[in-house]
Amino acid sequence: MGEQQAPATGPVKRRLGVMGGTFDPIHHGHLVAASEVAAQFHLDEVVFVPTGQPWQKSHQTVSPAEDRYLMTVIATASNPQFSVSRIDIDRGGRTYTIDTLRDLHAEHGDADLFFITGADALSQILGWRDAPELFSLAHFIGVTRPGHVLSDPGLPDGGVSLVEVPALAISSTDCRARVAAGEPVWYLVPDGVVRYIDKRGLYRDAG
Ligand SMILES: Nc1ncnc2c1ncn2[C@@H]1O[C@H](COP(=O)(O)OP(=O)(O)OP(=O)(O)O)[C@@H](O)[C@H]1O
Ligand SMILES: O=C(O)c1ccc[n+]([C@@H]2O[C@H](COP(=O)([O-])O)[C@@H](O)[C@H]2O)c1
Repeated sequence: MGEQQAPATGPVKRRLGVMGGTFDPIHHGHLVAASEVAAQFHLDEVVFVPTGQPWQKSHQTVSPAEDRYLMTVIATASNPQFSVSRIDIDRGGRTYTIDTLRDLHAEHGDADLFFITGADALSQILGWRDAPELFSLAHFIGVTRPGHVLSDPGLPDGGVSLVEVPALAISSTDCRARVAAGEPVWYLVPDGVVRYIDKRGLYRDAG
């Protein structure tokens, strides 16, 4: 009997999750969503990418990018699978996901990208800059979010997956309002983020 040839296989591609957000502040809803998607999609790493200038939030005051970046670093530091990228902050100008994905492709070679976003954001995605090209650069994963249902049926077949994450009815808006009202945010955000918010006096005047 002749020797069997092993089937030809290419190099295994890295699977990189990308979790974009304003993270003002980052909270346990974000972290649970990233962790759940990493497990279900066998991701090697999840890169959290704090927005530079979130153009769709121009009607509201957003904390300085460096504060949002540092809170994201503090929140993710203990998980070896999580990292934080400054690309959207350092690029300057308004943040568009098309630029985020192009830059990450350039930085990470031929890794497969999985953009993780909430059901609320996913239902708006056809209005994002260069929307048709977005789906050629990454697979989009919409995570369930309490109070939000996916309403837009026009998303391309095969380009989007939906993942049910353990429901945490936490939002950054609510965290900011709690701090402004003198209420605790312990256990809604990581302990180090509670301390950072206090140290920097963030959200005390938030409406
Ligand atoms: N509790 C949650 N469960 C699942 N996904 C979430 C949750 N909170 C936020 N997300 C998703 O994380 C991404 C980044 O969110 P973002 O930084 O804007 O936080 P946010 O809580 O939605 O903030 P804000 O209340 O200021 O709008 C978005 O796609 C959002 O839908
Ligand atoms: O590219 C766009 O036009 C666009 C419009 C709205 C939101 N996004 C991205 O969606 C992610 C979640 O945004 P947000 O504001 O809900 O934190 C974040 O990475 C944003 O840059 C991107």
